[in-house]
Amino acid sequence: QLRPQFRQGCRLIPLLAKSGKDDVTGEGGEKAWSKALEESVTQAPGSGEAELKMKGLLGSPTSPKVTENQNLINWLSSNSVYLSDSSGWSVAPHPLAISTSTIDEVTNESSGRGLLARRSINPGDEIITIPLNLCLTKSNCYEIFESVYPSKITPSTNEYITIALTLIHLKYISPQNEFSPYLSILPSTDSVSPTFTWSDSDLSQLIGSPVTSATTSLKLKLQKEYDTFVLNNNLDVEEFTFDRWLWSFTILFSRAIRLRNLQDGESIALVPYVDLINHSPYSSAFVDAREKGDWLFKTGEEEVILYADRGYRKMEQVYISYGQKGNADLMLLYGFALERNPYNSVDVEVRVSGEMQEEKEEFLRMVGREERVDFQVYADRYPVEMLEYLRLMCMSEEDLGEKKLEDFDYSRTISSANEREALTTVIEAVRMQLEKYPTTEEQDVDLIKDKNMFGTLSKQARMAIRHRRNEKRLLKRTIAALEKEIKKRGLEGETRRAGGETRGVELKGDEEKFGEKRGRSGIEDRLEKMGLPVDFR
Ligand SMILES: C[S@@+](CC[C@H](N)C(=O)[O-])C[C@H]1O[C@@H](n2cnc3c(N)ncnc32)[C@H](O)[C@@H]1O
Repeated sequence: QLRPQFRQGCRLIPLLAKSGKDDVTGEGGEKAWSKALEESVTQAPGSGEAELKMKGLLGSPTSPKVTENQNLINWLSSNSVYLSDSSGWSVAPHPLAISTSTIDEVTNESSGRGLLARRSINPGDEIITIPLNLCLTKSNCYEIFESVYPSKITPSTNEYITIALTLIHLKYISPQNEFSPYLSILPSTDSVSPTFTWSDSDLSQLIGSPVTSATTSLKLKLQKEYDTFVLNNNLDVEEFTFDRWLWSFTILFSRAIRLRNLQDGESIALVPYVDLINHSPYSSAFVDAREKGDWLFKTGEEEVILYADRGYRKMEQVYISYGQKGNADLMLLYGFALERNPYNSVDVEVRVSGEMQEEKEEFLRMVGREERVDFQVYADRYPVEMLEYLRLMCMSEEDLGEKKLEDFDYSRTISSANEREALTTVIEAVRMQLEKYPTTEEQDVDLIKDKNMFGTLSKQARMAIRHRRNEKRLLKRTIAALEKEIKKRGLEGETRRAGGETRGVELKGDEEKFGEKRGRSGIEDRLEKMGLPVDFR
């Protein structure tokens, strides 16, 4: 009776069978997982925790990581977080366990600690609640920092800077503090390894990829903020070193959560335990903040809650989504990339020169657009804004007739010839992007296939090679999809122009056009929203 249910709930076994990765060993490795999962259908269920321990999923009891996990659990429990495996007075047993080591099932790279279901979880369950006073937010960090270093920052200092400085103080300068069980489980810069902490030689493996310019700009930005808040502020540089500064931003970028429903407005926060949850782009589990207590009796204190997005079977890893992020963003801020990422995109620079250049530039200025634009290109779509921009840039005198540029609606096909030119321009822009890489996709594939050699490379080099290979693959797919679209819509060799007709034309298959989705704002916009405006150019 159990078997069909098991097959349905477990996504790991079929994936393993497909990728043939049955030789993967190690704590939390795929072999351990599949073995444990196989066993879970034949054995009578025991106490969740003991069973996970027995199967080695929680790490060896003597490992320092297990001790750190236990210290964290003890600290949270002594601060009234219910983490017990058994039911309490009107409280359900806590459904999670910390795995000391999780592994990406496709690349076999470590994904650090993670959270596992130690019993089945139902969709919508409140998985865990953490009191806000155990989290590091701008407001409690400001209080801590101000009490030790008066007047070095103000209440209006950026929230990232406030928490970053306080993290350095708590971790390195005054480590005997109430947050120490939490600070001990925070990973090192090296084990997270976001690209802004890479050496120039590691970064050189990413030449051609838009990640390099994003990384360089973020590095410069962090250096500038360090100069302002540490050097010019006369903080002790022996204590507030640049390496520690990079570590604290590594921690913040990779695990701070934005809490939107706080009484004092929204804030980023480091939320102990909840921040042990790894990313899956397919998860819709979510974190929220609310006032503690029931509808009748509110305590005035706040807490952070993690809700389950779906049912989880015992021993499955529980995920959350860090947002609709492509691999470039994940590498820059979180130090990992996913082989299967529906949000993966490559920034492609589009610039057109030709007929009526000045009028077009003037028109772009009028509508608040720039002359040179980076667009995010996905494997199966590109932003409609890109097509609108290119329709304008490919306007000819013959399209215009007696009309002016502003008389046309660029969200519609202007003319067959204009559309052909616009799509061909995207193909050219994508080809130009492909030429920026010093190696070909085939050369990268050969490096990855040579497993012995590939395994000897640094984690950064392996990530870089996989990433540039994936970007090239995505760009090539875009070219193939656009060429298909030109054919399907009958645009090949088209020379018909609008001749002043502003209503646009409807082409074959226009209703199911490639590129329907709107593009999202780029990483620049996102960093700007975080109060860290960066100009990647
Ligand atoms: C919020 S923390 C999650 C807990 C973390 N694994 C740990 O050991 O503390 C985010 C970090 O976990 C790792 N991570 C999360 N999801 C991942 C994934 N799907 N693949 C690889 N690494 C992942 C990355 O190092 C990322 O910077």
